[in-house]
Amino acid sequence: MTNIKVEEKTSKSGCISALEAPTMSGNDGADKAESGFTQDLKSVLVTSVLNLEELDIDLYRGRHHWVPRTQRLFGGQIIGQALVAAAKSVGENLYAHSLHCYFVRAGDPKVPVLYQVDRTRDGRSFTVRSVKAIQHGQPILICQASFQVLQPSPLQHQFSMPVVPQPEELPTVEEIIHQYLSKPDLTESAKVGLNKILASEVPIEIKPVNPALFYRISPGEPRRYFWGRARGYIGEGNMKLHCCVAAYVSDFALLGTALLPYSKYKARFTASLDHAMWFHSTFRSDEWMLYECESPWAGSSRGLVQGRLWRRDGVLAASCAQEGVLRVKPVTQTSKL
Ligand SMILES: CCC(=O)SCCNC(=O)CCNC(=O)[C@H](O)C(C)(C)COP(=O)(O)OP(=O)(O)OC[C@H]1O[C@@H](n2cnc3c(N)ncnc32)[C@H](O)[C@@H]1OP(=O)(O)O
Repeated sequence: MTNIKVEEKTSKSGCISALEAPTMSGNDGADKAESGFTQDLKSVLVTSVLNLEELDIDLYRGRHHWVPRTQRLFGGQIIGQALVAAAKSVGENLYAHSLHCYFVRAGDPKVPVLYQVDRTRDGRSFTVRSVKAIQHGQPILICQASFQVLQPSPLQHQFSMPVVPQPEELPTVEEIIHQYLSKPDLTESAKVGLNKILASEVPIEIKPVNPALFYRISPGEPRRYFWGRARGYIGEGNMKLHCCVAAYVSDFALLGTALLPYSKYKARFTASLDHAMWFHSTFRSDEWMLYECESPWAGSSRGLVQGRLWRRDGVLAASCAQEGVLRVKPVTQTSKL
């Protein structure tokens, strides 16, 4: 148990739980203000993507913001919106602790997504909701989310956060791309690809810990890290919303981790098949969090990936697991990036 931290101090109630903590992170609340964000620059994730339109009881409509180059809807958007829909039907005192989803069809960016909530069970401690995301009359995602009343626990341990450079020491993806674009031997197609990434409106700020691994320029162990946070201001207070934003972020750059050992292949078709997530602690999704991604297995044209989302003060905020289809083809040319 070399990497496990067991918390020994107790709270007033004699037990401890990160869920009891009154503040979201207690670390860098001033961070966004320092970097020029004000409440006027609210995150588009809050004002638009996760701001579902209520059509009827337990029926919502979600719109798209950023659509990946694959022209299928971003899985994180569908999971985040499904969790918003589920959370709307539970009491104020209930907090998401886990969700389990299957992506059963590709999402169509040309039409909105409907979210139909089934109130599966309301218990004394745990409450379960099933959500169907629907387009063209057919499910594209099925999701079960479970919520819990905050409860103290004498048991509390977590792994230790990996030691990596702090976000202030690292360039943003935009800065990294500008560096690549200034390289004289860059191919035209690479230039076009990089400019497309720059032009896309991803509502998350990203600082990769190792850009060469993040962009799969060099092969490596199937493990990588990046700092991420919602672009714009969300603010302290609404933990349900922070979980929905984290659900959005959690599908970003996760599956690609399984491709890291394979420099002789490039992706022909990749898509997440399922996604599970567990929320452990309070956090602010508009503050830097470290996403630790690793892939313990690949085979049968599939890859398993696991993610851990860390608060920068070392508290484990959430964990994820995902399986995806990985169809690849041999690389014919060396990349000039
Ligand atoms: C960041 C990661 C993300 O956000 S990904 C976005 C979220 N996830 C998704 O959108 C996945 C949604 N789910 C799906 O689209 C389906 O369940 C998928 C994953 C495609 C699996 O379904 P499958 O049974 O293969 O679908 P299908 O028969 O409709 O075929 C889809 C395309 O794949 C091809 N395919 C199928 N089997 C093979 C095979 N063995 N070898 C090679 N290709 C295969 C099909 O021909 C079809 O291709 P095409 O679309 O007609 O070009």
